Amino acid sequence: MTSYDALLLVSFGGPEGPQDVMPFLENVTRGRNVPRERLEKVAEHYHLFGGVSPINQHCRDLKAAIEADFAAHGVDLPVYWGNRNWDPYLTDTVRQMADDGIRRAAAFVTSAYSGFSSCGQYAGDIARARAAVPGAPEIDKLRVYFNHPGFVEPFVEATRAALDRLPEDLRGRAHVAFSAHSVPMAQPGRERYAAELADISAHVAAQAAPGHDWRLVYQSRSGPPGQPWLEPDIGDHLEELHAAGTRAVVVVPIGFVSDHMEVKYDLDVEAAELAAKLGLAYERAATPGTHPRYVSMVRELLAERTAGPDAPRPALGTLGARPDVCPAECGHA
Ligand SMILES: CC1=C(CCC(=O)O)c2cc3nc(cc4[nH]c(cc5[nH]c(cc1n2)c(C)c5CCC(=O)O)c(CCC(=O)O)c4C)C(CCC(=O)O)=C3C
Ligand SMILES: [Fe+2]
Repeated sequence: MTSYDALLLVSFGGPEGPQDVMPFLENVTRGRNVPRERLEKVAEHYHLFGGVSPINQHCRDLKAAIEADFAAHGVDLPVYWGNRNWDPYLTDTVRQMADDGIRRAAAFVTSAYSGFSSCGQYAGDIARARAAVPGAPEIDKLRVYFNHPGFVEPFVEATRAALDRLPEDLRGRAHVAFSAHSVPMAQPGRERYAAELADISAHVAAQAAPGHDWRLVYQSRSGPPGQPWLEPDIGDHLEELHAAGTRAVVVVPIGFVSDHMEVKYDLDVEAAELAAKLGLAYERAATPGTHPRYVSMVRELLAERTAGPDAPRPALGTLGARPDVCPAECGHA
C-alpha cells in the first residue's frame, strides 16, 4: 500500500499565441535533428489556428474533470499540471508541489503507449524536473494505459458513431484506418509501440466494426528525409484505398488522447482534403478527451497503484497490463 498526496498531470504543452509558436517548436525539437523546413511547415499549421494549440485547454479541461471525478468519489487529492515543452513547465509545477508540502505524487501522462516519445521521454522529464528541485516529491508514473478499458471503450463508441455518420449506402463496406504518430525506426521502444497499436486496433475493429477491413497507419512524420519512420503514411494509404475501389473511410486516431494539433491539422485538414480530392467519404472518430470513462480511468489507475501489486489490473486485447514500472524497452532516460 502506497499512499499518494497528489496527482500530477504531465503533458506535451503547446503555444497559446502566434509569438509562442517558434519558441515552442524550438523547445520540442532541441537536439533532434529536425530540418528547419519541417519546422516552418508545422508553424504554418499552428498559424492557421491563430498560433494556438488546443492541447493546453484540453489539459485544463481534463484537470477540471479529474478534480470533479475525485470529489464525486471521495478522493481528496490535489491535482497539479505540468508540461514538457511549454508553460506551465513541469519543473515549475514540481517546485510548486514541493512548496505545498507534497511528498509523494502519482503522475498521469497524456500519452497512452510504450516507447520513447510516449513513455520514456516523459519519465525522463519527470526525473529531470525532480533533480532540479530541492525537496521534490517522489513521483511514480502510472502504468501505460493503451489497453485499459477507460481508454479503449471511448474509441469503440467513437468508431461506431463515426461509421453511423457515413452515408448509409457506403457504411457497410467502409474501411477503418487506425492512425498514430509515426516515430523513427531507430527510436527505442518502436517495436513495442507498434505492437501495442496493432493489438488494440484489432480489438477496437472487432468490437466496433466487425467484418470491416481495417489497417493501422501512421501520420505526422517529421525528421530528415531519407531517415526511415514507421509506415504506411495515412496519405499513401488513402491513395491505395481509392485505387482499390474503396469509397468510404473512418479514421480513428488511436494513438492520441485528445484532438490536439496532429488531429486538428494532419487529420481534419490534410487527410480530409485528400479524401475529398479522391472522392472518398471520410469521417474521423473522436478521441477520449474528457469522456467520463477516460476520466474515471485516472482514478482507477491511481487506486490500483495505491492498493499494490495484488490489485487487479484490467486490460483489453491480448497483450495484458503493462507493469507499473516499465522495462528498459521504453527507452527511459
Ligand atoms: C509518438 C508521438 C506522440 C504521441 C504521444 C504523445 O501524445 O505524447 C506525439 C505527440 C505530440 N506531438 C506534438 C507536437 C510535435 N511533435 C513534434 C515532433 C515529433 N513528435 C514525435 C513523436 C510523437 N509526438 C517525434 C518522434 C517527433 C520528432 C522530433 C522528436 O523526436 O521529438 C513536433 C516538431 C515538429 C514536427 O516535426 O512535427 C511537434 C510540434 C504534440 C502537440 C500537439 C499540439 O500542439 O496540439 C503532441 C501531443
Ligand atoms: Fe516506459
